[in-house]
Amino acid sequence: MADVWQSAMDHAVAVARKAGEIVRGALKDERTVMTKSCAVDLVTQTDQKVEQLIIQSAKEKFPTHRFIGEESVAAGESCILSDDPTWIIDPIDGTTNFVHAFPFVAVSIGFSINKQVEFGVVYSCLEDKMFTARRGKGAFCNGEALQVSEQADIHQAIVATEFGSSRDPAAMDHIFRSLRNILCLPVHGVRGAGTAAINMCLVASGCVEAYYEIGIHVWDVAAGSLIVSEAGGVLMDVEGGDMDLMSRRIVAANNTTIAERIVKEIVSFTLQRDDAPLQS
Ligand SMILES: O=P(O)(O)O[C@H]1[C@H](O)[C@@H](O)[C@H](O)[C@H](O)[C@@H]1O
Ligand SMILES: [Mg+2]
Ligand SMILES: [Mg+2]
Repeated sequence: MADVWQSAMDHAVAVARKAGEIVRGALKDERTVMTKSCAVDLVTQTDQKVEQLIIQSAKEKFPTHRFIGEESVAAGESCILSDDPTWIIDPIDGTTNFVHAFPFVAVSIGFSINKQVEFGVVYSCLEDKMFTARRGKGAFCNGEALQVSEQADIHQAIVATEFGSSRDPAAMDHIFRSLRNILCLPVHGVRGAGTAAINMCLVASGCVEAYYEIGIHVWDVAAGSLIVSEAGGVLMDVEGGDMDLMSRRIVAANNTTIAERIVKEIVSFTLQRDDAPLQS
């Protein structure tokens, strides 16, 4: 039977590469920075331009598909994951990095069917690394197969996380308590690239054992989640159990032992889901 989703994946890879060129080009110019939910939730015209490019080009080829894009949602579009083929787009994952020319910036495109990610594309534009995964067919970086780390001892692990773009004092308190718990296990180190998508590709590549965060959105992790699982890793909710793409919480790890050990140390909290009804 013909592989019906391969042409969508090929298109995602091609448009992510084109988007990456735009991002690299924009780094040479002055960047106009705007804010969204708060003073440290940044957006630029390049985020918006890249999202438009990805959505317009995919709509032309696949007019029946649906789209969830970070900047479209910020502009008021709904964020409902249905069973229909859906492109889940973060045009620039790591906008704060992009604004400061901190060299980890990704274009992230996930594609779901029946609410399951079918393929994921993360293009780390400044490193020129194209991470791809297709359900059941493995994960790759620039065509080379990826494999998570074999480490099962948390004390020998590097764990990635981020502080997010909210500065709500109660949430910060939970975040710092989790961070302290994990650092003092002790682990070898805690790192953060400044982008959920690249952190997940680091798990898939075997460079870090795990990544966790509360506060991410579906567009940050849709593509990366498949890249991690196809590289042999596991996904979990921060309280254990199945990861829910719309819940704004994730643990991605090389194996269940490491994931469950991290879960024990996370001081969890709940945020409004991505698919919560829009407030009027
Ligand atoms: O807004 P962009 O697309 O740059 O993405 C987010 C990152 O991916 C998070 O891990 C990170 O913690 C931040 O919340 C950041 O906003
Ligand atoms: Mg993002
Ligand atoms: Mg973004």
